[in-house]
Amino acid sequence: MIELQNLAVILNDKVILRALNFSWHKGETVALVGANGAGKTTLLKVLSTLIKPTSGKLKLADGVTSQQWRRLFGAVFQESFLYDELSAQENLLFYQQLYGDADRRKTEYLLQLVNLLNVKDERTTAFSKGMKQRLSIARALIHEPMCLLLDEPFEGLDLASKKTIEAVLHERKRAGAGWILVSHDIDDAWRLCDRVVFLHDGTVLLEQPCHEQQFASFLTYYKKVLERG
Ligand SMILES: Nc1ncnc2c1ncn2[C@@H]1O[C@H](COP(=O)(O)OP(=O)(O)OP(=O)(O)O)[C@@H](O)[C@H]1O
Repeated sequence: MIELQNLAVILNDKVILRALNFSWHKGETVALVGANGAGKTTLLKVLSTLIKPTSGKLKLADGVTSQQWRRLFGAVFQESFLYDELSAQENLLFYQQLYGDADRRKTEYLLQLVNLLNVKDERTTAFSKGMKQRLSIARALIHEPMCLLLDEPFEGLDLASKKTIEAVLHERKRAGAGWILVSHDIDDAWRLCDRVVFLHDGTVLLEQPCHEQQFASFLTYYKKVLERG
């Protein structure tokens, strides 16, 4: 569905991504792992067309145009992109209208899905980090994307919020959608994804299916590379 070939990203004279090859196919669940500064967020931003590659190719398959691709993914980055002066539901309605939709039943369904229906009319100013993150997930789902781009969606969340988000992901997978998940937690990566892509120094060091039998050996290798720096 989307493929990056021999990609490089240079920002402010710094090489962030280099000789990078990556692909995502419909329904796939992929984990991006690697040390701080490896280039995971930058890669997500390239996939979401927020950053233009300096060189290399971004290819879309099945006749999908870049404009169509922008409607096919939903992104959850570190910034929440929520409006504090609006209520939870108003936030969702705002984003829904950008997609030419105004169906309140859909926003209520999503609020229920992320366990926020009981606070739908409250302003998000007073929301906890977990509540904001759950609302960000609902925001990203408003146009029923087939691919979720998730930048450490569980960071700093308690177990209940994490479980809620995981349940949403499983629901999306049942509906045929997939995701690309940036995570520092190899347990999460393995549990939630079909394939893991290990980024190091701006390029793909290793890529493999998340088979249960290979978890321990991958973890040992991962830790060794991170310790070496
Ligand atoms: N606009 C920019 N100009 C210069 N350097 C940048 C810019 N944006 C990111 N970087 C650098 O690029 C490198 C990769 O950043 P990126 O955020 O993609 O890494 P990451 O793997 O997501 O890291 P983390 O796990 O810490 O979130 C970092 O060294 C970062 O400081």
